Amino acid sequence: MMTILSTPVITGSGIDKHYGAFQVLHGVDFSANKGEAVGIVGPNGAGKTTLFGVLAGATAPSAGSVIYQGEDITTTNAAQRCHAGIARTHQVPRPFLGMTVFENLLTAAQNGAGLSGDDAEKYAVHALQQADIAHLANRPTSALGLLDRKRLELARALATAPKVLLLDEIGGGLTEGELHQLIALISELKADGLTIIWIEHILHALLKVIDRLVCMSEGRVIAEGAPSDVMNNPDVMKAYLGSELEKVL
Ligand SMILES: Nc1ncnc2c1ncn2[C@@H]1O[C@H](COP(=O)(O)OP(=O)(O)OP(=O)(O)O)[C@@H](O)[C@H]1O
Repeated sequence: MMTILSTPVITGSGIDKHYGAFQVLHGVDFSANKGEAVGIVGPNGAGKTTLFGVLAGATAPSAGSVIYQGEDITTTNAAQRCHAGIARTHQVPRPFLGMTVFENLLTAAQNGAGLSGDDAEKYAVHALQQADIAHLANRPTSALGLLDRKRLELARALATAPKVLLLDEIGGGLTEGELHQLIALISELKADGLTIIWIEHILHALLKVIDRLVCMSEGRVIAEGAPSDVMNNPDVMKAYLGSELEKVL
């Protein structure tokens, strides 16, 4: 029987973001429930990554609040949020190129989760296994191909022992076969109970994992709900008019 999961683990309410006179987010309300996988789509420049920045603490909102596990964390920074269990991956993977794969994960466990000694090592080893890159542990990061860099980016987030995982276009640039492997990894993380929020332009990948879909356009949430309802929403189709994604909606 399917369990109904309805406890919000993270909520952004009334989020505005201005860069000078340019308003990028307009009163965005967003939340993800414990154990839920939420997809975020929207045309380029819709404000998706900016919303991630606000949730992860890298971007201060101009207005609004972020609540995590019942606590107002709006004024905390990215390091504090990572420590508390909010981890993110970036569109362009950002490993430390001078380190091996394992050293990258150890650094993530130490700096991100504030662990040391055996504990840090344990989390780093677990992340290696979760992201299926144990065989690459001693490989220099600079020698990795794109799929393995993406897996490492995922593993770096996992090494911080997150409760909420923010994935920013992690599927981009992969072949269909590679994408398939990545989807399997993310599905396993979801099955383990992790809350996943995933920005992705590759809709068919997203649909294999998510419970709920949110569509943003021009800094606003224009539709959310069951993926098929959102994809058939007239406002969503209008927002994508003429774009590549229009073909798959
Ligand atoms: N630091 C900044 N200063 C000024 N404008 C910014 C800044 N960061 C983002 N923007 C602008 O905010 C808007 C939203 O950008 P954002 O990256 O959040 O969109 P997105 O939906 O993630 O787009 P994409 O799908 O292309 O990644 C864009 O017009 C972008 O140029």
